[in-house]
Amino acid sequence: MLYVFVVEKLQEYEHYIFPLGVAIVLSGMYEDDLDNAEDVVYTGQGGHDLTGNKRQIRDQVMERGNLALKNCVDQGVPVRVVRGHESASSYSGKIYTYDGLYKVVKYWAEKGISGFTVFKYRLRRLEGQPTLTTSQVQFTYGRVPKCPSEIRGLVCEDISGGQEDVPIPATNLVDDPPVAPTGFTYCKSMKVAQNIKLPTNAAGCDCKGVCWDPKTCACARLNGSDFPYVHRDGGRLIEAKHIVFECGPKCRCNANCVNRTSQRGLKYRLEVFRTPKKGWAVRSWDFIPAGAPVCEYIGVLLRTEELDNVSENNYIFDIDCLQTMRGLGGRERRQQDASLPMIQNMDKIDEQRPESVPEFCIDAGSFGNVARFINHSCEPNLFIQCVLSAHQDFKLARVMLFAADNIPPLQELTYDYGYALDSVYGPDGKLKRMTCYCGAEDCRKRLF
Ligand SMILES: C[S@@+](CC[C@H](N)C(=O)[O-])C[C@H]1O[C@@H](n2cnc3c(N)ncnc32)[C@H](O)[C@@H]1O
Repeated sequence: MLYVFVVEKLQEYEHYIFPLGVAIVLSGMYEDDLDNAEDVVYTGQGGHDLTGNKRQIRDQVMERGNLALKNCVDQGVPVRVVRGHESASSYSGKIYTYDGLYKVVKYWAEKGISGFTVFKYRLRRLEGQPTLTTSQVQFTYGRVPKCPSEIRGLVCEDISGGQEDVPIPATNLVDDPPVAPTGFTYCKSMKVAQNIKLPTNAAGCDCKGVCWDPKTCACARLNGSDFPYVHRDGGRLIEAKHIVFECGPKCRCNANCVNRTSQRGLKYRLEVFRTPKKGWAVRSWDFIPAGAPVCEYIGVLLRTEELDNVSENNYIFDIDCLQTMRGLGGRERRQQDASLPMIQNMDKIDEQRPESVPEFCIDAGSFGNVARFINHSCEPNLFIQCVLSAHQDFKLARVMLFAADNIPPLQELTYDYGYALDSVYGPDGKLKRMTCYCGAEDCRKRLF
């Protein structure tokens, strides 16, 4: 449905060509509509069967609402987008969300699914607006798919090919034709470069069953005589630390010990989905509570000096626990978050900080897990935590991603990549810049 602006006489509008579109309501009325939240292909009005079965029965004409949206394209006027969602609990059978201003980028005519001419309008959501609530509304009203055949835009049922306990579907409602993520091999555990010898495993603790007494557990003592996790929800990190020491292969406790929380693999239903501007991204169909482990950053463990084509590889993660602890914008903001209290001992960490670049990194370019698809945000909902669970060499720590806040279903999962601006150079020695499309209110506008 399209609302058309008809106030033609007001002086402030005298330079505009009328009619002009003001707002559209997306309610799934047209069989040719494509709604991917931030990016919409809207079908013009007219020519459809008024019985409500969404079928086109004649050609559309460039008049009224269609003309109004064309005038929006020609004159750069954005429109408001309201979405209707089916809801059995609402007396009207629908609820509506106001989803903000969208630019009407272009329009064209084409033969629709039923063979009649329809006008199409590509709308893109303007940046700098609050995060969309639409996907959460869909979840609340039971729109999270229950099986693969219900997933819109499914391009791969499980990118892990059965390796993870929980399948990871990939969806693509952006590309035409839709493509699946390619160019890498999924692996759920780290591959270690041949010239790296992992340190021997630490002696561990002597606790029987599960560790419970932080005064006697040798691993808890490494964490300042406390366990870093609470039992709730299968283990949640109490606070961000410079390193978390977990129980490992030589400890006598069993697999249910809370101090092995990050070692249990994926437990949330994650989806890799295509975005209009950031490539692939990751979201969860389940609610994730603050402090819960989401996934580990997996790839090939390499010496940093041996990396080829660093500036062309978007999937390198430097293992730099000290940097990870400091100065991430998102992390500083989270210090006010009661669920993740203040980071301690920052001075000690600064004293230890080596000046050189990190010795080791994880390259998820060719081999990697779901973490390689997680994008950067200047206002992230995940944070990086270095974890040691076998040996105790922090230069080779595991890189874990934990929830920084309670994360509602279908919200994109992001962390702060932590680049300093003007710190990345190309092979030609020239400074490289990358625009940030995270859409956060305080976005730094560049990744680096
Ligand atoms: C580790 S990959 C993340 C997954 C990636 N989007 C993909 O399609 O595979 C990092 C790359 O994603 C893109 N990216 C991540 N966050 C972004 C952001 N906030 N804005 C723009 N591009 C982003 C950049 O190309 C970056 O180099």
